[in-house]
Amino acid sequence: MITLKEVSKTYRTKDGDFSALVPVSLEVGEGEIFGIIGQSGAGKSTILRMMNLLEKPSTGSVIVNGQNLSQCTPRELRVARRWIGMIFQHFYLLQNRTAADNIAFPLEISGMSKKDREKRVKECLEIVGLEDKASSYPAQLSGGQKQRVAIARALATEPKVLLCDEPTSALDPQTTGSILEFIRDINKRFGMTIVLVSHDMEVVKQVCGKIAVVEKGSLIETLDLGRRDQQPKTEIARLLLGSRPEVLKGVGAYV
Ligand SMILES: Nc1ncnc2c1ncn2[C@@H]1O[C@H](COP(=O)(O)OP(=O)(O)OP(=O)(O)O)[C@@H](O)[C@H]1O
Repeated sequence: MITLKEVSKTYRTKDGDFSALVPVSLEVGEGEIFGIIGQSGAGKSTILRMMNLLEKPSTGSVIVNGQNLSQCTPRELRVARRWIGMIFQHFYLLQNRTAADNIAFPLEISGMSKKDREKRVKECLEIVGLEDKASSYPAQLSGGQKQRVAIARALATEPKVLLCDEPTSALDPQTTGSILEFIRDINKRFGMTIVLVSHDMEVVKQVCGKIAVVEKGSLIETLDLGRRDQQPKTEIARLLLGSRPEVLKGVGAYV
């Protein structure tokens, strides 16, 4: 579903060029929940943001659902992004719009009629269990509710892929659990491909079937957490593989 071929990123800064990512290649299969884990500054968000070209790669190509995004015109890219939803650590809701109007926003941009928008907003509010908060403004919602609105907004255009950048880092442990539950549920119900960036092993352990470990701008390894016959290179991967059976017992998150 998502292929990164030798993508790299060099940022231009006032102190000169900074290589945030050396060439990285990876493959995320359809219906997977794929985790990108590593320490702060490793380059996780840079990889994720290249998957919808929010960050333009310095080299290499990004192919999503068979389309080479790196070669798209701005108009083609706008269309392609409709089926790539994204959520963030700090939600990025529009403060002067209600929950319902936040969810309607991408549909307005895509030119959907008011009647169809209202129908889709209702469906999305139902998916995240917030029908009773349709008229609330972000300031009237808890952190978990704000993230649920952000998830509903990301789902509004019926994307095939959901990119999640540290989606639970601003939330307490209990709310984190419920948001991860939503992410698993969306993956199962809609077969949606999900890529989740986190520095938190607990988060990755709970939902991801495959992971990529990133360190200092390099992709060190990719692992299938369901397979026993792998030789992890990093401490993170060793810990994740070692703790997998009891933690994921009964969860069945990986489809
Ligand atoms: N716009 C930018 N200009 C210059 N350097 C940047 C820019 N964006 C990111 N970087 C640098 O690139 C490196 C990778 O950043 P990135 O945000 O991808 O890391 P990360 O692993 O997601 O970290 P964190 O978990 O702290 O968000 C960091 O050293 C960061 O300072």
